[in-house]
Amino acid sequence: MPQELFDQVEICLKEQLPFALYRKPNNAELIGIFQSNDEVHYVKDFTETGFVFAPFNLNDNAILLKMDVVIKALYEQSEINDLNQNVSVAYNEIEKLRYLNLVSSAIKTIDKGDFNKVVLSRKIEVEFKEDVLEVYQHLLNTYKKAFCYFWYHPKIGSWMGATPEILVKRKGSQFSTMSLAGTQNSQKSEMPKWSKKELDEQQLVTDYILNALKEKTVSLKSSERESVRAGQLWHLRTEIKGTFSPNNFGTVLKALHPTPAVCGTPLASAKEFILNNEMYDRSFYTGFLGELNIQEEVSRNRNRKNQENSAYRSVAKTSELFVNLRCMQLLKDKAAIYVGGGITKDSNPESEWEETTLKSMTMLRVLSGN
Ligand SMILES: C=C(O[C@H]1C=CC=C(C(=O)O)[C@@H]1O)C(=O)O
Repeated sequence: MPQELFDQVEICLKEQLPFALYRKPNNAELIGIFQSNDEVHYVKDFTETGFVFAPFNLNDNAILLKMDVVIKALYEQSEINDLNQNVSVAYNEIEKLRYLNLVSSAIKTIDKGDFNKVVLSRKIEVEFKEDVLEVYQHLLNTYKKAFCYFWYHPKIGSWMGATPEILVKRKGSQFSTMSLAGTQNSQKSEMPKWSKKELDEQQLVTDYILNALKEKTVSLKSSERESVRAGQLWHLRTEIKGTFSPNNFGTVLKALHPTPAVCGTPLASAKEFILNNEMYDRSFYTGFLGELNIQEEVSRNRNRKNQENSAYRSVAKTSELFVNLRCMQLLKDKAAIYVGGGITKDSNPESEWEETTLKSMTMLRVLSGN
């Protein structure tokens, strides 16, 4: 256990000072960034440096934690927790009916032609009395391939999650993003067989991203679609890479968020449906978080002409931002788990309910210590 880092977190919780503790996907390093006072800083145009925590609705402000102290430590995975352990919450008939009606009403609106896809979600509250750092360690031990974070600000709240989705990574003027959609339980088969509904749903996301970035970038290309695992779930993913003109990162970011993996297409009508019909505040769920514009030394291309005498290293701004999925908000004696799924004309309300139940297990499993 990285004692110094965890001690610092304990102090901040006691003294009510903001921090973000995180581990990047497939990485052994745990990073803690600590702000020395409890001021709330807001992002203005994404040229700032720090750790950003942005809500789904960017009309509400994105929070920026200042990196006053940064502590990095190796996190030795003491145990690897079992992903196939089944966990569940008490069956709630009223909540189920409400969600089935919401999905049916979205399908009707799609049939009317208002939009092609909308991502609907719900919040599940469960009792929570455990030690937060213990829960965070369960998370680290269970989801090696995810971005595992614990974020705290005394004036905003406390969040934890293990997200599989990169919103955008940038190094200088190069960036990469992904189109992620379609969900299957990994227990069912080794490699998933995708239905037309799932393939179409993911293609909508890819097409949307390529289209949204076309005018805002200098170059753009997408990879072959592949099946990827996130905990006990499978998703479909396409990687998209490109370059943007200098100082245009904020434009790229705003063109990407919210992607149809968390909102829908066309964006405006899907967002309006969500805000008018979900009947709860998503807050930071389906927003994004991570390192914003960190100065990093990068190696330059040795093959370029006329570089014999110049140093092969230069400094570039890097950002690594993740979509806030498979997450929960930690309240006084309960945890609120946020889950959702993409609805298209071919969706079945009952299956959509099951998909959100399945997704809730990502956080339930760490709360129960399994
Ligand atoms: C909105 C969520 O997942 C998104 C990301 C991957 C797959 C999704 C799906 O299959 O619908 C969702 O678009 C969530 O996990 O709460």
